[in-house]
Parts: sequence; structure tokens; C-alpha cells
Amino acid sequence: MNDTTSQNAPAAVKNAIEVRNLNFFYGSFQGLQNINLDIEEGKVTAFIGPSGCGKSTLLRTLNRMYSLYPGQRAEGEINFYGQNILTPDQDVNLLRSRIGMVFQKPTPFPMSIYENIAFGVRLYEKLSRSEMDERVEWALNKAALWNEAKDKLNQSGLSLSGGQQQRLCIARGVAVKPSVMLLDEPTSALDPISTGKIEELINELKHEYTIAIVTHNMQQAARVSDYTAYMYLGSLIEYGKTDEIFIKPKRKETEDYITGRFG
Ligand SMILES: Nc1ncnc2c1ncn2[C@@H]1O[C@H](COP(=O)(O)OP(=O)(O)OP(=O)(O)O)[C@@H](O)[C@H]1O
Repeated sequence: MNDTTSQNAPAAVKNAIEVRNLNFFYGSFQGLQNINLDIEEGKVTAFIGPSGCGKSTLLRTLNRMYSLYPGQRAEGEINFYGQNILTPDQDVNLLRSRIGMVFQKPTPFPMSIYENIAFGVRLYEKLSRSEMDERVEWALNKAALWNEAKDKLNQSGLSLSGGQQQRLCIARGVAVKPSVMLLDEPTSALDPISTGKIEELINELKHEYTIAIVTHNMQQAARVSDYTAYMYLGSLIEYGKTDEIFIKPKRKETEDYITGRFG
């Protein structure tokens, strides 16, 4: 008798991050209300919603970026491969090497292109010069910047165009080999051609990384993401496969937002 059960069974879903009952506070103001969300490994998850709904706040809790600011606190659980990162004993520097972040405005360090990448790697690994050269080339290749940057590795990162600077920031992020990349409106300061390049890059990177992206641009969410979370006033209104959210949302609020009837 053939056992076809295992052949037909869908591949098990593995989550990189599981958010459970997450509440977030800026002092006395509650920015996030009881968020529950799974971020699947190797997929792109987009956070969408009107301005001020908490997209960036949620992203910034995922690698505890908020801990840099006094008065900001999170309650609940964020399990990163099963480990709750909100516990006080979490090493936040180590966490940020595993869960990297790219911001809205390109933020290269005021140093050479090479050093922009090597600097972060040195914090976590001791590599020989040739190993570091290889890592820099590898990271720039991953960020589709090698061809444009290879002849000017010693020039300042600030001498690159905005779109190139953003790819340098992505290269800097991937250079430390994180498992998750958080992208906070990574293309909002870029022209359409640079935006297209970053979107292509996201499609490439998702084969090796789990990605969460905040975007104002719904077409972008539809183009790049596998899952979409629609947020409003600090709450997660609807979360599901991107196709379903955009074609057949379950909640009227989501439909109103997607179809532009909101606001
Ligand atoms: N540092 C802060 N101190 C106090 N309140 C804050 C702070 N940062 C954000 N907030 C508030 O938290 C809420 C969520 O803000 P957040 O930046 O996460 O929204 P967003 O959805 O990313 O918005 P946008 O699309 O405009 O970037 C807003 O009401 C905002 O005013």
C-alpha cells in the first residue's frame, strides 16, 4: 500500500517570529493594542495602514529598537525562533545582529563604502583582511551594488546616490548575516528606478532572509509581499496572504482602505 499522506501534506509552515498579546507604550500613550501575528520564515510580510496606525512602532519592537529610548516599553511576547526577546536578559546587540533594520532615509556612516560594511561585521566576527574583502564583496553583491561600487570602495558612502546609499544600507544589514531584515519604508525617499531596484532586491533576498516591510505604498505591498497586515489606530485589523487581503479582504475596514475609500 502506498503511503501518499506525507507526499500530499502541505509543507509545514515555520515562523521566524511569533508576536503574542503585544502592547506598546510611549509613556502613557498606548501605541499598539494586543497584537498577535506570525511572521513566516523566508517570506515577505508587509505592514500597511494610514499614517500613525503603528506600523513603524510594531517594526521597531521586533528588534527592540525602541529600548534605546527611555519611557518606551513593550508588554507581551515576541518569540524569535521560540525565544521571547522582550525579557530583560535579552542581549539587544546580539538580537540586532540577527534581526537587522533598514530605515526610511538612507543612513550610511560617514566613512568609506568598504568601512560601512566592515564596521558592523567587526563587532561580531574576527575576520582576516582577505575574509573581510570577501564579505564586503558578498554583501555588496547581495544588495546588487557591487558593479556600481567595486571601483570606489574607498570613497565615502555619502558620495553615492540616494538609491545606492539605500542599497549600501541593505548591504550593511546583510553583511552580518541576520536571519530577519526589517525594512521601514525603504523606498519612500527614492525615485521610481531606485525603488524598482530595491523591490527586485527584496524578491531576491527573501530566498535567504525573512523580511518585514513597512510601506505606505499599497502597490508596493501587493508587488513584494507574501503576507499583509492591515493596521489601524494601533490594532491589527486583518492579517493574511497578500492576495487575499488585496482581492478578498474579510473586514470592511480593510476593503475601504485598500480601495481608497478611507480618509
Ligand atoms: N516617540 C514617540 N513618542 C510618542 N508617541 C509616538 C512616538 N512615536 C510614535 N508615536 C505615536 O504612536 C503612534 C504610531 O506611530 P507610528 O510611527 O508607529 O505610526 P506609522 O503607522 O508608522 O505612521 P507613518 O505611516 O506616518 O510613519 C502615533 O499615534 C504616533 O503619534
